[in-house]
Amino acid sequence: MIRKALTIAGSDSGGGAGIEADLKTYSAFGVHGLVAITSVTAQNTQEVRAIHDVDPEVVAKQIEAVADDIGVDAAKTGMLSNAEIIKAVAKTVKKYSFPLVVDPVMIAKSGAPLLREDAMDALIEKIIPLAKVVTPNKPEAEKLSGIRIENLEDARKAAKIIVEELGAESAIVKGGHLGLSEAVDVFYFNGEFKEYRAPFVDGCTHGTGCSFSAAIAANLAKGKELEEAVRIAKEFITMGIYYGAKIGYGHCPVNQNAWIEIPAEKWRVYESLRNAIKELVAIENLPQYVPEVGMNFVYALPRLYARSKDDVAGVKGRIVKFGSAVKPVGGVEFGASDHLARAILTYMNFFPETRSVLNLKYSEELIKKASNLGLRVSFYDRREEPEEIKAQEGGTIPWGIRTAIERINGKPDIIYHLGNWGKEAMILIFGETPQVVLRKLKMLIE
Ligand SMILES: Nc1ncnc2c1ncn2[C@@H]1O[C@H](COP(=O)(O)OP(=O)(O)OP(=O)(O)O)[C@@H](O)[C@H]1O
Ligand SMILES: Cc1ncc(CO)c(N)n1
Repeated sequence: MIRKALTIAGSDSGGGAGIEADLKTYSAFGVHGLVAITSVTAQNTQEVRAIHDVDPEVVAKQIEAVADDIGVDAAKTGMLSNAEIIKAVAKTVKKYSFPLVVDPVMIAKSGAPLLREDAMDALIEKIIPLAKVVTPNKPEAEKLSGIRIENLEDARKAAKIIVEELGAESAIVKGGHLGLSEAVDVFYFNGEFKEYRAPFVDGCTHGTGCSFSAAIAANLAKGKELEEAVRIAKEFITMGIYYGAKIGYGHCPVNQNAWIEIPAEKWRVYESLRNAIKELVAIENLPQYVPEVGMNFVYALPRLYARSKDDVAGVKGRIVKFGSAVKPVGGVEFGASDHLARAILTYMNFFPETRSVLNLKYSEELIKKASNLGLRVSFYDRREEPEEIKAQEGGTIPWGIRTAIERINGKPDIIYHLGNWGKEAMILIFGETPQVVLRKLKMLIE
């Protein structure tokens, strides 16, 4: 059985906020999304160029059409634009009993007004009292409560006013605009305060408010208690901001997909690498190519999600010679590799599609053969490493990979280095996937 959540909101042509953010959020939580569009905005990451409001009667009809047939387990409101739409929405929503999350949208991140000045009273009188939870940011909470908000104590006061004086069941005053070192949201419900905290992240913030309130609605639709729904929404929005893709010239949009895409991609990486390693250990003449320090074989998450070594899967304890065969010491784990993880992360800065690499013992013969086979080969020489990079912990590999790529001004299949005092010479084979790396390896050693 699938749960259904409705969004009553405006459209953002930039796909960052509004209805578009809400639907992506619903989808990320496995909820079927329904829409009642209130207004069409011509918008991008920088500005709102035009606003065209939908006839209030058509807004009401959209709500009725889906509620009467499909059913609504929870709903949210976003941009309501004008007083007539607000009245139509309030009147229609009252006919049903689903929980309502109210995101009192007033101004876009770019500064454009999304609610007419003369519609404020209607919002306060007609919509707020219907809310299971209201989710204002700082300026919105100031407008609703009539008090200035400078700190958490003020945020608590405002949340209390919204509940006790304006009649919402609960309120969460968001701390995205409070200028604190953490993103702290103050929640007032059942006469008690609660705080939801997350580190402030440098990422993409267009559509944060919309996605956050939609995440609460989605989780209410799934039958979660309100406090649990808010907790999950907070985790979801922090992740979405952090993993936002930098598109457009203004505020880039939240990435709602991160929530489902990261676990899905982790599984793909894990499966693919495990299968490749099974094939690798079955190669007969492999032991002679295993370096003294051991071999590893890694596969990174897609570029958007590959930020640190923990986003790169490899073999725990490496792959070692074992009698006349080779053997992975441990299983495939994210964060298991250090050197190769740094190599692939650097390589991906140049060629994001190349996500896998394996290391082999160096031999001049293999390098010659690689060139004869038409593989592109480059190298770095540790003796050329600048002093300031040597002094930097973990700087050698990124410098080396960068140097090797820049040397051929292209995409090497193989990068080798001749080693230095205490450093074993090594060959690295790169490829889009572990299967591509395996193919190149087999060409080379067969
Ligand atoms: N840079 C950030 N890092 C972490 N969390 C953030 C950041 N910015 C906002 N948040 C969180 O995101 C959620 C949405 O809050 P925010 O105050 O940004 O909403 P908003 O101003 O209504 O957004 P919108 O611009 O879409 O209307 C809150 O939980 C807030 O704490
Ligand atoms: C349509 C729409 N709704 C809400 C917001 C909130 O930022 C926006 N920018 N655009």
